[in-house]
Amino acid sequence: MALRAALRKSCALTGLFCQLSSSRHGRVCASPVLVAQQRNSSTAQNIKLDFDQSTGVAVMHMQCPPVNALSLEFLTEICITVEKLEMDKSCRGLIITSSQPKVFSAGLDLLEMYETSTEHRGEFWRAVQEMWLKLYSSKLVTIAAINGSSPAGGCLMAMTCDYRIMADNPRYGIGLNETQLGMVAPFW
Ligand SMILES: CCCCC/C=C\C/C=C\CCC/C=C/C(=O)SCCNC(=O)CCNC(=O)[C@H](O)C(C)(C)COP(=O)(O)OP(=O)(O)OC[C@H]1O[C@@H](n2cnc3c(N)ncnc32)[C@H](O)[C@@H]1OP(=O)(O)O
Repeated sequence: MALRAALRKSCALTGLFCQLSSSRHGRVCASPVLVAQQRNSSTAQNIKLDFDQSTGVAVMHMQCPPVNALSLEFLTEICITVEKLEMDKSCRGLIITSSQPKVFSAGLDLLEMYETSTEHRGEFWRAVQEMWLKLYSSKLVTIAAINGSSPAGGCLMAMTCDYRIMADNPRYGIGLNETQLGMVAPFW
């Protein structure tokens, strides 16, 4: 409840809620650094992180153009970001959203599975598993602010958060489409 109250006070979240409710109708990984300030912002390769120490709420903006496809590198970056936030005792909540227009995440990067080696695909799928397990088991309160389409792995990501809020726009789709793609998530 305290966190909810803090969340409500957070300008970042207020802005996000406004954005959501008013919208009706690719690399080497660099990780964000959290420094002890009242409010700080850091940018890694594919993630912009805003952290408000007064509320303990961090907002992770996915900015991996064009559609936040979850590549091995991007998945690794997400995991490192969550780990760093978890190590910061002043961080209690994490909001995940997208900086890309119309898309939260297009799911797994299909290019990681096309004409790549068995070893690479193994590493890739382990990173997928690590991402969702990290979010699902995180001690942070996690919220997916789904401000665009979120198929497949994007949906998985959202599902592993504690809460999901999705922009009310009929053009935005969410769900698992692996059957349509003829894809079976492998044994990990
Ligand atoms: C809580 C319990 C959890 C338990 C977990 C247990 C098991 C695990 C369960 C599930 C496993 C999940 C398995 C997931 C698999 C996947 O994610 S496979 C990927 C599936 N994704 C898709 O099919 C999405 C395809 N893309 C689209 O539908 C659209 O692109 C869009 C996202 C709706 C955006 O549309 P639009 O804005 O019109 O953009 P474009 O279509 O023009 O695309 C722009 C460029 O982006 C490229 N692109 C799109 N998607 C991907 C992708 N997934 N990977 C790589 N690249 C992608 C697209 O080709 C365009 O590129 P160019 O501009 O043509 O170069």
